[in-house]
Amino acid sequence: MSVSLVGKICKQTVVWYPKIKSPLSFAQAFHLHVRSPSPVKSFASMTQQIHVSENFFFKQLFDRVSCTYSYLVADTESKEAIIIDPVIDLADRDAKIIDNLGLKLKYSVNTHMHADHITGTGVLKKLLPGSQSVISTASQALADKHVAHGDILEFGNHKMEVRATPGHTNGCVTYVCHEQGIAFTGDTLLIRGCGRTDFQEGNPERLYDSVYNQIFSLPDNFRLFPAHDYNGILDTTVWEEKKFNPRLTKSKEQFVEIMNNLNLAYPAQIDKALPANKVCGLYNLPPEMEEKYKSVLKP
Ligand SMILES: N[C@@H](CCC(=O)N[C@@H](CSS)C(=O)NCC(=O)O)C(=O)O
Repeated sequence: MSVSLVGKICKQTVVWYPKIKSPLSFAQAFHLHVRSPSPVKSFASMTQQIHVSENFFFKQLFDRVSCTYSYLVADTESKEAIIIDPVIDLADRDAKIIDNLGLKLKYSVNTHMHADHITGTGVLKKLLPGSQSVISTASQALADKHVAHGDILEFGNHKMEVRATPGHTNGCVTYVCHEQGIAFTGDTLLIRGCGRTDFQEGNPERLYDSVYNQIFSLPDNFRLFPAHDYNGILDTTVWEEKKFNPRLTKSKEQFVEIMNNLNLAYPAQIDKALPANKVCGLYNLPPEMEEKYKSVLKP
C-alpha cells in the first residue's frame, strides 16, 4: 500500500491513505501502516511462539491408515491426561504410551462422530479403567460424558474449552487450551482445507460460520492441530489458515460452491465406522476389532 503526501494543514504534514480514503496526519498514517496488520506485522505475530506451561505435556500421534492425528495432553504434576481422537486400531499403542509415561487417563474425547475410522475411546476406557469417553451432545452418540459449547474439561491445573463448530457434522467441536495457545480442530478445519460437507449432517454455510466465529477469532499465533492431514504436515496456525487456506479465504458463496463440487470418494470404512461410533466404538464392531480386543470387551 502506498501513501502519498497531499500537503500541510495547520503546520501538520498530511498524507492520503488509500485504505481508509481520507487524509491523515503523518503520525496517524504511520501508526496505521506500521502498527496495524500488514503482511510483515502478521508474519511476526504468527511466529511469536506462545510458550507452553512447564507442567503441560503434549504428544501428537498418527495413524498411517486413516491419516488421523490423535493428541495426548497431560498435567505433569497431577498426571491427569486427556487423549483426543484416538483410533481403535491403535488403542493398545495409546494405552501403553499413557501407562509408560505414568499418566492417568481422565478422558478420551472425540471431536465428532468420525466416518472414516472407528474411535478408540470405548476400548481405551476398558484398557485404562477409571477413564471416561467423551463426545458432544449434538453428535447424538453414546459416551460416558457429553459436552456442549462453553463447557470446560479440566485435567490437573489445565483447562480445555469446548467450542461448537458444526458443519462437517452437527456434533463437531473444537477444543481450545487458551493458556498454551493451541486448539484441536477435528475435521472442522484441516491444514489448507476443511472437513467435507457432503454426508452426515454436512452443511457448508454452517462450517464457514464455525471457522470464522470460533477458530479464526482466536489469536493469529494460536497453533491448530487437526484430526487429519493427507500431505504429511503436522500443524498450522490461525494466521496461516486465514492467509493461505484455499477454501476459507473465499467469500461464503464461493466457499459453498467449492464444497458442493469437491466430488470426493466416500471414506472406505464409513459403513463400519458410523454404526460403531454411534455407540462410542464399544459395540457394533467389525469382527477383527472384536477379536483384537476380546479380552477387554467381554461383558
Ligand atoms: N480417503 C479417506 C477419506 C478422506 C476424507 O474424505 N476425509 C474427510 C475427513 S474423514 S470423514 C474430509 O473431510 N476430507 C476433506 C478433504 O477435502 O479431503 C478414506 O477413505 O478414509
